[in-house]
Amino acid sequence: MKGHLTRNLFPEPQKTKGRVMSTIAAFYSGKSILITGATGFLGKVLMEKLFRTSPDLKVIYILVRPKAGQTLQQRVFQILNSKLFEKVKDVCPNVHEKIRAIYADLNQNDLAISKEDKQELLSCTDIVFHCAATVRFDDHLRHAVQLNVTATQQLLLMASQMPKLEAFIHISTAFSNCNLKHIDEVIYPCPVEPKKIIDSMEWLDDAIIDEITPKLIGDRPNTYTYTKALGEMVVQQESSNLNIAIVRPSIVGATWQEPFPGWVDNLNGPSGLIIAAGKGFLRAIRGTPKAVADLIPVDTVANLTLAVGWYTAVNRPKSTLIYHCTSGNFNPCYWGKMGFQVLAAFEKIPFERAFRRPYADFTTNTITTQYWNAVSHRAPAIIYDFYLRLTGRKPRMTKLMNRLLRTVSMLEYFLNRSWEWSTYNTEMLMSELSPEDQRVFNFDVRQLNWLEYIENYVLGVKKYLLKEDMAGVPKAKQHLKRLRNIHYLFNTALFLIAWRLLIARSQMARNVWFFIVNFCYKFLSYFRASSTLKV
Ligand SMILES: CCCCCCCCCCCCCCCCCCCCCCCCCCCC(=O)SCCNC(=O)CCNC(=O)[C@H](O)C(C)(C)COP(=O)(O)OP(=O)(O)OC[C@H]1O[C@@H](n2cnc3c(N)ncnc32)[C@H](O)[C@@H]1OP(=O)(O)O
Ligand SMILES: NC(=O)C1=CN([C@@H]2O[C@H](COP(=O)(O)OP(=O)(O)OC[C@H]3O[C@@H](n4cnc5c(N)ncnc54)[C@H](OP(=O)(O)O)[C@@H]3O)[C@@H](O)[C@H]2O)C=CC1
Repeated sequence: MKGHLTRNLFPEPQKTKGRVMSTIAAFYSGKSILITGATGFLGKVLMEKLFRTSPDLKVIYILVRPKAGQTLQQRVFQILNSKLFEKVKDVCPNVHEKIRAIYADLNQNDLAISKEDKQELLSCTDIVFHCAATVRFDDHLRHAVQLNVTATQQLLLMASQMPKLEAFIHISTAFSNCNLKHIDEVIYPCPVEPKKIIDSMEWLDDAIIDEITPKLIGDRPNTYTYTKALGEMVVQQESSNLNIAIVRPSIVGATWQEPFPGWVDNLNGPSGLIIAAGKGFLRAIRGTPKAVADLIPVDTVANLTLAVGWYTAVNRPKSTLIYHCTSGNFNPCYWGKMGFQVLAAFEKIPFERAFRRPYADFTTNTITTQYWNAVSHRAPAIIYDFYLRLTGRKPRMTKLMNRLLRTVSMLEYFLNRSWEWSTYNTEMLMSELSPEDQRVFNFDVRQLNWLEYIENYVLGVKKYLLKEDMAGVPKAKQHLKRLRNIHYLFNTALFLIAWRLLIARSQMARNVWFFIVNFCYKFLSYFRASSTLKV
């Protein structure tokens, strides 16, 4: 397929209301697009943008599995009727007709796609966006390999049988090579060939896989980053007669601009921690304030991905190009500053029914982290559970806290290191876009104002994840004031008790106490005498 043009891939730019229409939007018009992972965080934003900017596209096929008691149709209905898709309905009223959900399970070797569906996909698909993956850090290696490696291989096999296919865009992660400090736009080999890993997963039992997992992942922190790296190798090996590009986003966060700021719908990455800090559960976290917080808004990733799809199809580069979708190179923000901005946002946008007042800090070594975990996390949870027991309720805080600390320990790796990603391809692509495309498919994060972004992020977490209304803010502020008073009262009582015990046991403490009382008395007497003299 590489190297030969079969159709008109350069549609003439059209004029809409005096403005030249975006070339990228025009490119997707009339196209049949296959998206995997369309029910996920990135997939939904990608699909929304496609429908909004290219309402004339022919069809979007999405590979979906039934989940949580919902059929495919119910899942699609829920997505199309969500707040995220509100604008789409104005621009593309027949969006329901343009989306075709295809039953698939990427956990199964043949992806479980029916013969008829497969035939339709093979003969009609013009572009593939492969977003589906397991993003859990602690997934069992067998499952992570199945989804992030084998399913990618299966999909590439299908792609190689698609006569109309113009481009296959694979979504990886900027952290697939997080064992390196500087990461170029190349595919780095892993010591063991993906094919060997895939084969071995078929006959090794779970216990043996558990045993060899640390050896296989080597200096990577988890099975996720390791299997994403293997997935890239598979892409490279199968890319000979396909027109492929890889997009590597860093830590994907809430929307920056589109369709509206602050939209987020899962707890991955920073979102879960923002909730934990805002509700007062998370008080300290091991992090390096000066390390780069390489967050990238999800709409930026979607824009870059669509631009890559267009560029790859139109220009058919000779080799597989890799695009780093990161912010650190263009507009760096640091964890210290970001943490500070998150805490400042809680002042304006407090969460309801907080456990404690939001206050968190970074710890820098294991000992202080363990100390603060004991004092600021576990002790309050135990006290609260004791109170729940006393009042006849079921204790739950210790369990919740243990889960949070486990999550935090998995994210810490990313909070204590900085990476440099080269971005020549991303910059090249930016320069290839017309001014209108740069506006419509903006992925230039130099324009991003972090303070504003973080405030919208916190607001989005409150509205779309916690489903809290802004009308409840005054009550939430009152609740925080009450918590502050309880905090002061508790500390004062604790101090008095400790002091009383100390005085009872130590002559030295008694001497200090008498000295202080004596000093205060003399000071007050002097103050009173001097003010009487003045009168
Ligand atoms: C000088 C200044 C001073 C001020 C300093 C102030 C500093 C304080 C900071 C304040 C806080 C501010 C926050 C700032 C932002 C920090 C963000 C740091 C994030 C760094 C993340 C980097 C990751 C990037 C890596 C690569 C990117 C990718 O490519 S992958 C995509 C990312 N993937 C993930 O994030 C997946 C992570 N999740 C998992 O792997 C699993 O869920 C888990 C292992 C964490 C948990 O698994 P488990 O089976 O135990 O549980 P599960 O069933 O999944 O869920 C249990 C409950 O926990 C909730 N949950 C799940 N995930 C999270 C999460 N990430 N955070 C919080 N909670 C989570 C889940 O909903 C469940 O809840 P219940 O349903 O209630 O039981
Ligand atoms: N979020 C982030 O911070 C980052 C993400 N990425 C990459 O971006 C891509 C998208 O991630 P994101 O949207 O955040 O992830 P999500 O977890 O939100 O979405 C994952 C998608 O994959 C689908 N999927 C998982 N398992 C199966 C299966 N067995 N069969 C069919 N579909 C399945 C999910 O479907 P279902 O709804 O049925 O579960 C969902 O649509 C991934 O490739 C990820 O590696 C890269 C960097 C950072």
